[in-house]
Amino acid sequence: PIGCTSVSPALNLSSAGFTFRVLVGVTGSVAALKLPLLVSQLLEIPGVDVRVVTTDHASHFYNVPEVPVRVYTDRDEWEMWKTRSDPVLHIELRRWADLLVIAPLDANTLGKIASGICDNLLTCIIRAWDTSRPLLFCPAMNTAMWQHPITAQQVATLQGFGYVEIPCISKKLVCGDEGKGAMAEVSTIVCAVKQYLQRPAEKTAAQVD
Ligand SMILES: CC(C)(CO)[C@@H](O)C(=O)NCCC(=O)N/C=C\S
Repeated sequence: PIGCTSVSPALNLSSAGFTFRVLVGVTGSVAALKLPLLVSQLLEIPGVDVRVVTTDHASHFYNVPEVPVRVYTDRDEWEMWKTRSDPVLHIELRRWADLLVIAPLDANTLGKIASGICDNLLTCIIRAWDTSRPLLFCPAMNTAMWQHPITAQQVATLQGFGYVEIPCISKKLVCGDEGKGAMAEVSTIVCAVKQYLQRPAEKTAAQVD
């Protein structure tokens, strides 16, 4: 995303009386350790409200108490839905969010999204996503995984849906490999989100708080 400077004038939504609802999806790359930092920096944007949806695998990489907003899990879906009249969490969250940023997007969930697999809360939200709303994804995986030919195919598939890639970068990875696969810097991700801040589309009321 070009034009991302720390001084880029993000529309001050709070003065306009709007809140811009950012849903952060987090999956099982070790880069999920950056979740508290990413959420904290997003909360610094005036008028932005943040919620997190985590996969079970992602939860190995960060401590929920360090995340200053609600973190929804697969368990929440089944706690909330007991009988046919209960709200459906993945549908409530797709209604709630003005923008979804998946950071990090691991190889597994990349493959699920490209294939339409929806076997957890996050992939069900994505499977039901209103493609008129921005969906940004930040791939993060071992270099060998990144270099496998299926990765480029699946990234292209997501771009074909209109989703926006925030490309991975080269780093010395935690496993010792050196090369592409590291998640984009948090500042880059926050800058990219700022590009999409605008008056939220008229929405039906969501039932999540
Ligand atoms: C974790 C962090 C942010 C530290 O700088 C960086 O290494 C990264 O984004 N790694 C994600 C790639 C990955 O999932 N590697 C898994 C096996 S090597």
